[in-house]
Amino acid sequence: MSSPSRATTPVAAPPSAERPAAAAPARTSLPLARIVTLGAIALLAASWGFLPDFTVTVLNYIGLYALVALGLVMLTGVGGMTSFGQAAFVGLGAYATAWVCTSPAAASALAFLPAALLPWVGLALGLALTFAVAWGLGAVTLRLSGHYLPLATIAWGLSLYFLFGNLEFLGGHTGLTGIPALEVAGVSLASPRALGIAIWLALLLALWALHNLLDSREGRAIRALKSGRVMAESMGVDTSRQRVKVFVLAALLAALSGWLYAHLQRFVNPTPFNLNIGIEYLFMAVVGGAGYLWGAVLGAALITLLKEQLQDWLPKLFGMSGNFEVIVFGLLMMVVLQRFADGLWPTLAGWTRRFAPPAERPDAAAAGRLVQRPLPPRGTTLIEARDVTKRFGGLVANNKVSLEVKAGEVHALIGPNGAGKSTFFNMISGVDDPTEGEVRLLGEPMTGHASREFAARGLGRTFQHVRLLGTRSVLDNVALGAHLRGSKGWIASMLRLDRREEQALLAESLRQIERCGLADHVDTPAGSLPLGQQRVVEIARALAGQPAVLLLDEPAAGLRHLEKQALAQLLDQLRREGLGILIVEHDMEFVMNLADRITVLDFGTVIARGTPDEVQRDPRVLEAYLGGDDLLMRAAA
Ligand SMILES: Nc1ncnc2c1ncn2[C@@H]1O[C@H](COP(=O)(O)OP(=O)(O)OP(=O)(O)O)[C@@H](O)[C@H]1O
Repeated sequence: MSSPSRATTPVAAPPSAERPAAAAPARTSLPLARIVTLGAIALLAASWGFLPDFTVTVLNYIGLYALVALGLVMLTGVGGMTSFGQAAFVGLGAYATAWVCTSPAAASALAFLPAALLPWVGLALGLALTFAVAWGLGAVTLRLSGHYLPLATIAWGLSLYFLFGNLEFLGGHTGLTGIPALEVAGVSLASPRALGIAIWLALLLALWALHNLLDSREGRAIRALKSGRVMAESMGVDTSRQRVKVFVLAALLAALSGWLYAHLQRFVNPTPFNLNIGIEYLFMAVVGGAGYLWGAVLGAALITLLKEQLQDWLPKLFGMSGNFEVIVFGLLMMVVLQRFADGLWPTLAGWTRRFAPPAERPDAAAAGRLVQRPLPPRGTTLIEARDVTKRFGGLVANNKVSLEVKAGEVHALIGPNGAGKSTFFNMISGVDDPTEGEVRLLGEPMTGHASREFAARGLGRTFQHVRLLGTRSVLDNVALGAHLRGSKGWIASMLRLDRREEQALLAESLRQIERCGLADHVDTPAGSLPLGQQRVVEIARALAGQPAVLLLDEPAAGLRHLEKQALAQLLDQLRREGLGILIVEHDMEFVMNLADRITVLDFGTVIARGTPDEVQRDPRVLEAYLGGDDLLMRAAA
């Protein structure tokens, strides 16, 4: 059988580190969206002193609500976790400062401080309390999946609300009064107009920091949470930690809003922190656009104004008083959610995209250097599975499977449907633990380790069922694969101190995209590519992590003939560079032309191993394939 992949000139580019990134097109103008945003902020700032008092009050509440909804956008829209309990965190922030500023016990303990500093102590206490409570709650409840998590958020929302109402030192259901005004550098923020400046500054600062966070390696990791743990962990993301961090972030934004609210109202009671309000916050995020930071502002504005108008007009319309606005509001929400599943922001912002300049390419000149992992010498054993057994109840999916993958070889794992190939992939990549047996990666025992630890030791993988962030660009998806090659964390990302590293990550991702033949699709949303190309994006994503060993689960499925040839050439080039590749594939012609060694599974047991020629002549293999699938026979013919 001829071997086109070895005979032809590789189409793949030279090793990534040697190639510069594509030239960056010159940035010609500010995107229209940014001009509109800056214009709106400038208009708000210029008119703030002249707006009627009522408008200022409404804008203040919009700002306060938007801060909470912003946390929900991060939590729900971006991170994929639903919370109905945010109002309780607003209450924590509000009650903490109210207690510090009004309780005699706090006054005597803090007597050494000037009174003007008490609200700031209240802020510190509120944030610290919220941090501790949210971390504790998050660590317990974020393990829950499906509808359990929203139910748990309802439970804690209710319990914190009743706690506020039942603690005597917090004034019970009457609450606490006499909260002083904020003072900044001797300037009193007693008037709503003055405090409104602080509210909107806090909101704009939060928008800026979160925008930066989402535009970074940590942002990609947060977005990956939504597509499930398996993919994100395989890219090296610690999903449990990341989920708790997003949850704490959302809670801190809510507490900040509560602190500002307490000093705006000057009194607090439990009512604004009940479950109904928690649901309203979620509405704001969802109606505005839960996946978009500005959606939080839009949602908060729409719902505040709508409720305001409905409260005014409906009693006049019906000629009697009553809470009609709640009924109409509910109906309107149903219509909006039905018509605009992603919220209103994408529709509103859509028209600015038409005028957007071409996306910027990573600037290789401004990029820092990424950690380079030297490949192990050719012939080194990379993966070693010894007598790996996996049982699902009474079913033995893998039965004492042993297999080695060496540096510089392509090893294929084949077998009829249901033979146990994907189960074995999961065992050797940390997705699942073997019932018995041992897995070693580069000599290190890995049984019981998480997927991200496999990734950290040099294992890259693709999935049988493609797992990409469909609405994100190919570049964004591939850059997720380079997650472990960067180190900048949340704070650095929020403050934009990660730019050199980010440019390097993107430049590296771009090189892998070009090398995999996807240069024309860098900015294309990954989900809009044909399935075969999506599989190639997964390969580019795995390569961006600079792996020593690649696990490819049916990479040729869905590819056309020429695309398969290009893929074979790429894998051949990777083999010659010294990577070890383990491939599961049903296309026997592809496998027989490419693989150095083949292991055949049937009913979870290894029935043959050897070179393609040896395997094709093995009577047990022929029998296994004749039982259901005659691809091998056709390939052998
Ligand atoms: N989580 C699970 N729980 C119970 N049984 C499972 C589970 N995962 C796999 N199995 C069973 O284990 C056996 C092996 O499945 P596996 O998906 O590993 O086969 P495969 O060789 O990858 O098949 P295919 O080529 O169709 O993808 C099948 O009988 C399958 O139903």
